[in-house]
Amino acid sequence: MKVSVIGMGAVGTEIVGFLVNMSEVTEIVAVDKVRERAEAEIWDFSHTTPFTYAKNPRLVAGGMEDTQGSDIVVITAGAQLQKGQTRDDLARVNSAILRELIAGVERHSPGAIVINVTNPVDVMTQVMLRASSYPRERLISAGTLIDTARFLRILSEHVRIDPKNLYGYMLGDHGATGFIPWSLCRVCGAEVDTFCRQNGLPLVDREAMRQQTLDAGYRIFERKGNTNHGIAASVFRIIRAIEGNEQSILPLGVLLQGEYGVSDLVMSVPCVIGRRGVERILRHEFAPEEQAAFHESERHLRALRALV
Ligand SMILES: NC(=O)c1ccc[n+]([C@@H]2O[C@H](COP(=O)([O-])OP(=O)(O)OC[C@H]3O[C@@H](n4cnc5c(N)ncnc54)[C@H](O)[C@@H]3O)[C@@H](O)[C@H]2O)c1
Repeated sequence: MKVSVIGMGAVGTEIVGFLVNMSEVTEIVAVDKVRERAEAEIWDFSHTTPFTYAKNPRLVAGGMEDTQGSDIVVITAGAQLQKGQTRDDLARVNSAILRELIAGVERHSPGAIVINVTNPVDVMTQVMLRASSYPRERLISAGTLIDTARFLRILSEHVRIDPKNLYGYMLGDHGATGFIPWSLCRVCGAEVDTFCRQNGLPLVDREAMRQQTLDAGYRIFERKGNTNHGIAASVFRIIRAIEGNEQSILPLGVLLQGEYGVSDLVMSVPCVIGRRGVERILRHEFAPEEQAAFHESERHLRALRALV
């Protein structure tokens, strides 16, 4: 399998690190506007291969032409927020970058599955869907998978259980209106409140935990100027699900066409992921307050989309 990563900044580099160290891919291509950066990262990574147990993939730093025939393309390219700029300004700048970029990606890899990471992630994915012929199942956003990872970690600390034994998601928007459908959340098979009661733990303050989850990314960003480990692990998780045709359920941004009562908008919902990308969109029955939260995310994303 050939995977190309466009954008060799903090996030793209970390994704390549996961691929070099832990994946089965046979070729990794790194592309950046600053070519020397991609070359240096790939050169540096190549020196890890004598000591790691990866599959000794072919490592390439180059231009868009080198991505030819990729099975998966990950997009992390974009501008960073500058002083005096708003997130809305950033959306406009990144949409211009990505419109041009997706044309090159499609020219070289029309059969690829494209995973977008560049923010605002769902709106940028929609911009690229409009500017290309990729079907919705093969041009997706990393969505709320990272928010879900943060939520599961925070909940795991409350219930004192390994997060891999918890089930739950954050859905809707990778941003301020992301919400947790608690009716679907389980700790070792039990509802969260039931588990807490049975184990002598305080009940979860649901709104506080949602807010703590949403704040996690900002708190990291404030301290180190980016977030990269969690998002890279999330993207690697998506790549593994595709590579292994896992049919795993991951909350990713996909263009909704009537699902959950929403049309023509990329939002994060639970998707079944396999070799063809989004194989199916799961349809959960939300509790009324969850459905209302979903529509709040919808309103927010439609307003953001109107800007680009
Ligand atoms: N979706 C998420 O959960 C999530 C999490 C973290 C970061 N992000 C987003 O991912 C993006 C990357 O973050 P980062 O911290 O790696 O930023 P960064 O500034 O470290 O890296 C961005 C890279 O993109 C490159 N680039 C810019 N325009 C390009 C182009 N046209 N072609 C090729 N390369 C180009 C830059 O040279 C730079 O190396 C940002 O939009 C960020 O907001 C999303």
